[in-house]
Amino acid sequence: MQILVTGKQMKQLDQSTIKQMGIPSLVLMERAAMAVFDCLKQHFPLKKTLVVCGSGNNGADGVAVARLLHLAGYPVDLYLAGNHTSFTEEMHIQWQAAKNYQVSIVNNCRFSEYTTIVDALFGVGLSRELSGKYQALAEKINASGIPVLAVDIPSGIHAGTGQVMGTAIRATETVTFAYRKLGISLYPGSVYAGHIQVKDVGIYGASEGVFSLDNKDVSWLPARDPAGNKGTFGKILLIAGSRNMSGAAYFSSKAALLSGAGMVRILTDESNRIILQQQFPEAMLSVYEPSMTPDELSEIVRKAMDWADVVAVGPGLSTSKTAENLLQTVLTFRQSKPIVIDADALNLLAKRKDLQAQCDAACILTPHLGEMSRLAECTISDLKVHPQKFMDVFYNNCSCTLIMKDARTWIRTADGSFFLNLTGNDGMATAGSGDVLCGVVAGLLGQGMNPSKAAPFAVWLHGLAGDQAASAKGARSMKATDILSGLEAQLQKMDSQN
Ligand SMILES: NC(=O)C1=CN([C@@H]2O[C@H](COP(=O)(O)OP(=O)(O)OC[C@H]3O[C@@H](n4cnc5c(N)ncnc54)[C@H](O)[C@@H]3O)[C@@H](O)[C@H]2O)[C@@H](O)CC1
Ligand SMILES: Nc1ncnc2c1ncn2[C@@H]1O[C@H](COP(=O)(O)OP(=O)(O)O)[C@@H](O)[C@H]1O
Ligand SMILES: [K+]
Repeated sequence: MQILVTGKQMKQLDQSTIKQMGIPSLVLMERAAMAVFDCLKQHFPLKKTLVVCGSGNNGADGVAVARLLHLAGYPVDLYLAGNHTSFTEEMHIQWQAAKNYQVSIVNNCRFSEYTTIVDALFGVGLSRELSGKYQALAEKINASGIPVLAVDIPSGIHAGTGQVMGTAIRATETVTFAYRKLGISLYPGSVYAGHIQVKDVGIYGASEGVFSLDNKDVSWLPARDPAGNKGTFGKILLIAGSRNMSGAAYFSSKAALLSGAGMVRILTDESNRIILQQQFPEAMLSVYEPSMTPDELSEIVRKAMDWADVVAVGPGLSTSKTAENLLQTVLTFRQSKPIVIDADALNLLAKRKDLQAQCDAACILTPHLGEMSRLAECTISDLKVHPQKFMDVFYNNCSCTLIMKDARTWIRTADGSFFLNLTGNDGMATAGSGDVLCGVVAGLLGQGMNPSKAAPFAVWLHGLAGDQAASAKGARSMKATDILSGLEAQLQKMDSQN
């Protein structure tokens, strides 16, 4: 697991390393510059490099990089875009050292001369939009087509939100220090950052921030009991599908089984019976007729719930009165069983504050931004700009585990921790992809994972499955079926690693 930090959090970590731990700022900076220098040597054409610097410590990193290049015999020009009057203490020292070593300093840059540009204009200290000469410079760099290495973060990207502050430099590669910044993890910042390397410069101890799973977290996958039987790996009830909507029931239930659940039962509209039995013979079926009375419907749901260890409700369910009765029965008779609430069940929940109040930490809600905006009664742009704030506010009404799906999916666990998922790709914006996620969450819960782990792990795994599908079929053409295949392949790989 890695921690993603905002600019403010990173500055506090810098300061505590310098002041409380007693590591001089210039030591950290030299390590930062050496990490950039290593990356330049490995990945960039160094026939002639231009290092563009601001007046702050990001600029000071850049000046140190120019010195290292120069001393190693690589042709380099240093261009100061900031003002001497606003130099930080470290920048004064770096600037003087560069002059002492006679690093070439230019007052104009003729971009055609350079094979690589180092962007050290602004780092986590960016406090306002780029304007004037900074904006013009960023635009020229972007127009030049020359490969760019960004120091810590591409200049112009907000380190906390990933938003472009007026204009931003587009990097080929970003070498970021100590912790990955949230701003280069979110869109559009992550696109501006290009390929990202996180380098240890001697700053440790982050405890606050947003968590993100990485390859080491494969160990979260519950071990299989060699003596287990289909009952021990979880009985999952999917209440899904409606007339003319059998696909969502298929994708979610298939994903639950592929994720390792022992048994899957689909509770759906009678009209889906034949197609689902043919498509997915491993699943058991319970059906209802739309003409049934609420009591008859409730009886069928309660019987199926008695059987299940985990219930998932919503994919393709519609928002009919029947669907509302199904959801109400689930939440009323859940007996503290874990419940995944997805898709149409979320739209129904948005209208029913009384049902929201019945949710607790064992309920996992999986809204995309449209569904979340209805649940939290805010706009999609509110959610994009202040995701954590609105997820926190929603928790006051509905104390659930929350998966807010987007190109970068946020997860808020019931203890208030946040996760941001970094796997997945735009090919996953395809019908049925969310249904697959719903099934993965349910399948993992059925194998005994608690919701605080199942939610972030399922999202991470689902993204990896999507990445596998994109490499097999291409992001443009991949479909939910390919994500199911990717899921099988990823789980096989994980089991072989564990
Ligand atoms: N010792 C340290 O504190 C370390 C700092 N490091 C580097 O230092 C960076 C942070 O340095 P700073 O805090 O000095 O901040 P920055 O160098 O990121 O930028 C701050 C400076 O830019 C000005 N500024 C901000 N937005 C502007 C805008 N839109 N237009 C014009 N001027 C603007 C500010 O007034 C300030 O002078 C990190 O990103 C990292 O690169 C690393 O070397 C690691 C160690
Ligand atoms: N650009 C993207 N990058 C990564 N993941 C994406 C992207 N677009 C969509 N996804 C993922 O695909 C899934 C889509 O879910 P959803 O919108 O519920 O689709 P559906 O209802 O069609 O199944 C979510 O898990 C979402 O995070
Ligand atoms: K930068």
